[in-house]
Formats: sequence, structure tokens, C-alpha cells
Amino acid sequence: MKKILKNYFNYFLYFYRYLRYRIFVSFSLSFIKGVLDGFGLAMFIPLLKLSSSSQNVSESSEMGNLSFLPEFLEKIGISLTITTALLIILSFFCLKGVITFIEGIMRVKYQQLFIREIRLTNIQLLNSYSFSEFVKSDAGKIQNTFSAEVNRVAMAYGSYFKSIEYGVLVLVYVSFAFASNTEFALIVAVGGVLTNFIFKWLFRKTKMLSRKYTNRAHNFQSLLIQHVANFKYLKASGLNYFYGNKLKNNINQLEEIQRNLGVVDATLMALREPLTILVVVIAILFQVNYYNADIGLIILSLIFLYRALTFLMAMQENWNKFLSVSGSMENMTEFTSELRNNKEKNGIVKFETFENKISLENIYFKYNNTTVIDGIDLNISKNETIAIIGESGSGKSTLMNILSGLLIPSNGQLLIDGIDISELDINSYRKRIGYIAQEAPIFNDTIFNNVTFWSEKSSDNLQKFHEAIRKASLSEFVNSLDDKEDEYLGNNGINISGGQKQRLSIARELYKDVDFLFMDEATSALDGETEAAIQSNIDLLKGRYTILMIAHRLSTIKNADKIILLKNGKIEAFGTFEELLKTSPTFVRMIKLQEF
Ligand SMILES: Nc1ncnc2c1ncn2[C@@H]1O[C@H](COP(=O)(O)OP(=O)(O)OP(=O)(O)O)[C@@H](O)[C@H]1O
Repeated sequence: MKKILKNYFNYFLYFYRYLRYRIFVSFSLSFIKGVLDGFGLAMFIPLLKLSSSSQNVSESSEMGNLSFLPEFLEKIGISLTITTALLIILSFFCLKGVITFIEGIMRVKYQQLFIREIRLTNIQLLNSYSFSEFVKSDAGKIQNTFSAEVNRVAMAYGSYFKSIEYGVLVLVYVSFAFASNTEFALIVAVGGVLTNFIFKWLFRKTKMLSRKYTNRAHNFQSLLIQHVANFKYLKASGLNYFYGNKLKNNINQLEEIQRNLGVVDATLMALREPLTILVVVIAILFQVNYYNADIGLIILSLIFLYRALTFLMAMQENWNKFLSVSGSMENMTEFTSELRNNKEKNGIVKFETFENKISLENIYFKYNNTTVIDGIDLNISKNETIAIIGESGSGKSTLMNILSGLLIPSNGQLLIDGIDISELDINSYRKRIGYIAQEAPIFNDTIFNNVTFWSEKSSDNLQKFHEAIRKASLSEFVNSLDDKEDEYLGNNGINISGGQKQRLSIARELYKDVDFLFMDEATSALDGETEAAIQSNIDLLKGRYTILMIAHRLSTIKNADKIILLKNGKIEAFGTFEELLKTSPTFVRMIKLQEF
């Protein structure tokens, strides 16, 4: 019982967190609706009475404990005739209509508000999600949770509140039924509760299937993302059919789960009515045979109970619908708290502009228990160009990720202009970094928007745009296009070459107002001639930006002010190109290998 209450309460708290007082507004409206309906129905008894005799209705006991209603009306000067009774019934139901309308509008409004709040909260949390946790996460799960799962949670919201609303109505009608004929209502209520036990195991099955569905759906999304991302490879290698089969299996499993959910739902629907009627039949037989009860009171009580049972059925149906998507709610709760618990640490000092130097003091970084950066001390002065080289896995990208605040060192201190990075408002610092990655990120939009990141197309911005594409050796390509800077780039830049993508991402960083340029093998996808052109442009940027470049091609680092040679996370050699040629045998070997 405790567990059930905790469960119900948890669901309630989940919705309450987003909707607050609005939940009670919804409940109150449902309650008023039920009461109005109950009064309206109760008025049929004096009406029937009035139509069959001229006896004063308020003296009658045929309304059981509900006789206060005609008495009250008499007291306030409304004498009950057929016309006034009809008008009162009409008024109750009209008022109920008004409340139903308001409630319907509120429900849609609150549901939309709820969806919006979930989405906004999660997007906000995703933006501040720690990078080291993000790389461990499942992209399929994130996408599925943001799209399909939000809709399923919205469905859960709808069904949950409908079942509570119907629950409130059941209570109202049961109270009315009790007021008109207590014994009869008691028998039916006990019967109703007993039948509910039969449904319990069906509910449990639904919940289990719902969890299974959510997990399968994450998996499907994950496979789909990879299918799209690796489309070219899968097609060119003929593996797309094999991969297609994996997707097919997943689709079949999803279908099977939905089918099973359907079977449980159909069983519930089929059982409900016969069971309800069975209870009512037993109750009537019992009442008539053992208590010689007044059939008028039984009928009034029956009307209320019938309504109560109808809403009980609707409540069960909605509860089952809720359970069928409750797996999504559990997933959403987990997802949100995972994002919340893994927020990246953020300081409060706003970073305006880089003035002096970056210092790394005895920096360590571990992935699980493996040391990847092993005690690095380094100073990077403003407008210096530093190149990082070293064999694959030596820690180059990790070091750059530490410098951009994506990874937090496990030990040591990273100072930017004398301020510990943990004290900085990390976003204000990152805004000053231009990041050019191996994999150029291209958005499905125009070249102008890709470079300017959706800036307004003013003449100033256009001029800045042309300057940036000129520096990135992209002007000729853009001018050759039919729509020039308004040309659309396909999905992930599918209709431009690797080199063009890279030049575009270089142009994007040059367009921004930044202090640092972090280049992770920025010129790797370029042909020799374009690389030389870009290299000379990067050389032109030398001294104007603080440049940190990871390079495999040693030709690109000749002009760097300093070169860091990393080995197993340690600095093996440090100096200018010429200095390293003299002091580092490893460097000399690397140069020889590349010349070869
Ligand atoms: N997310 C991760 N989880 C666990 N280990 C990781 C993770 N990312 C990198 N590593 C490990 O950390 C070490 C350093 O990786 P890093 O990417 O910094 O090397 P790198 O010098 O940039 O390599 P490359 O030149 O191949 O890009 C490698 O041994 C790598 O396997």
C-alpha cells in the first residue's frame, strides 16, 4: 500500500513540479462538474414525482439524504413545479457545460505548458551538460527522449489527469449514491473494489511492456542515427542491407510490444462492462429480496452508481493508457536528473577578452583510472602560435579539450589571465575561442548562415562575411555558385567537398570576434594547393590571435612560435622548430619519416 501511494505520489509530484497550482485548478473544476451533474440528476426524482402526483415533493423521503435539495429550493422561495424543476435541471446542466468548456480549455493550455516546460528544461540542461558525460551517452537515447518521448509523456499527462478527474467524479457520484441509498451503494462499491483486483495484474503487465517499449525505441533511434550518419559507407560497401536487417528486427520488436499492449487493453475493455453489470445485478437482487427496499430509491442510487461505474471504467481505461506510456515518464525523469546531476561546473567571473597568458600548472587528466595527461606545466602568451604534435593517443586532443574547458583536470591548476578556469563563467570564455575541428560541422542552411551563424544580412555583416571567406580561400567557390552566399548546403554539407567544408568552418571562426583559434588538424582534408593557401592565411593570422594547433603534418607547424611534442601525456620536447631539430631525436625521426 505504501509503495502504491509512493508511486502515485511520485507521478503527482512530477507533474506538480511543472504545473504547480494549476493542478488544483483542474481538480476543482472536475469536482464542480461532478457536483453540478449530480444535482441535475437528483432533480429528476422530484420531477418524476411531480408528473405522477401533486404531492409536495419536499415532504417525500424518496430522495434519501438528498431531499435537502428540494427543501432548500423551497426555502429560498422556489416552489417546485414541473416547469421550475425542468428549468433547474437545465440550469445545472448548462452550468456544467460552461465548466466543461473552461476545463477543456485549461486542460489543453496546461498540457501545452507542460510540454513546453519539459522541453525548455531539458534543452537548458543539455546546454550545460558536462562534455565528459556527453561523450559517454547514447545519441539515440537523447534524440528519442527529446522527440517521441516528450509526446508520450504529454500523453501520460493527459491520461493521468483524466483518470484523476474521473476518479473525482466517481467519488462525487458514489457520495450521491450513498446519500440516496446507503446499503445498495455499499454493496456495489465493495463489488467495484473487488473487480478492480482482477485488473491489477493487467496494469502491471502494461507497465512492464511500456518500459520495454521505451528501451526498444531508444535503440531504434540510435540505429537510425548511425544509419543516416554512415549512409555513404554502408551503401558503398553493400552493408546497408545487413544494417537494414538490424533496423527491421527492431521495428518488428516495437510492433510486437505495441501488439501485446493492445491485447492487454482489449482484455481490460472486454472484461469491464460484464463485471460491472454483474456487481449491479447482484446488488439489486440482494436489496429487493432481503431488504424489500424502495425501488424508487434503488433507481436513484442506481443512476448515480451507473454513472460512477461508467466513470470508474473510464478511469481504469485512462489509467491503463497512462501506464502504457509510464515507461516514458520514468525515462524522462531519469534523463532529466542525469542531465541535472552532470551539469558542468561554472564560475561567475565574466571573461571579457584575453590580456596576458594561459598557465597550466602540473595538470593531470584521467579517463577512468588511466592517466592521459601526466603532469603538464606550460605557459601560453597572448598572440603566440603553439603547435601540439605527438603520436596518436599521446593526449593532444585531451590537452586542447582541457584548455577550452570541456574537460576538467583531475589535478593541477589552469589559469587564464591569472584566474582559475573553475571561477570563470565558462561560456563567456568559450565565446572567445574559435574552434576548428577535424570534422567540420556543417548546418543544413545557406553558406551565409553557416559562416555568420545566422547573423542579420546587413551590409556590415556581408562585408565581414566576404572578408572571412577570402581569408579562408573560399571566395572563388562561393562566387561560382548560382545562389552565391545564399546557396543551400545539403544535410551535413553532403553536397560540398571535404576541403570546402573545412574552409567553411575556418571562415566561420574568422568571422567571429575571438581571441583564440584552436585548430584540431584544421587543414587535414585539404589538397596540397589549398592547404598551402590556407596555411599562408593562417600564417597571416599569426600574432593577431592566440593560436593552438594540433598537427599531424609537420609542414604546417614550421612557423609556430613553439612546438609541444607530447608522449604518453607528458611534454617530451618543447621549443621552436629549429630548437627541436637540435634537441629532440624523436622530433628529428618524425620529420624524417614524413619527408620519406
Ligand atoms: N572518452 C574517452 N574515454 C576513455 N578514454 C579516452 C576517451 N577519449 C580519449 N581517450 C584515450 O585518451 C588517450 C588520449 O586521447 P587523445 O584523443 O587525447 O589523443 P590524441 O593524441 O589526440 O590522438 P589522435 O592523434 O589519434 O587524435 C587515448 O589513449 C585515448 O584512447
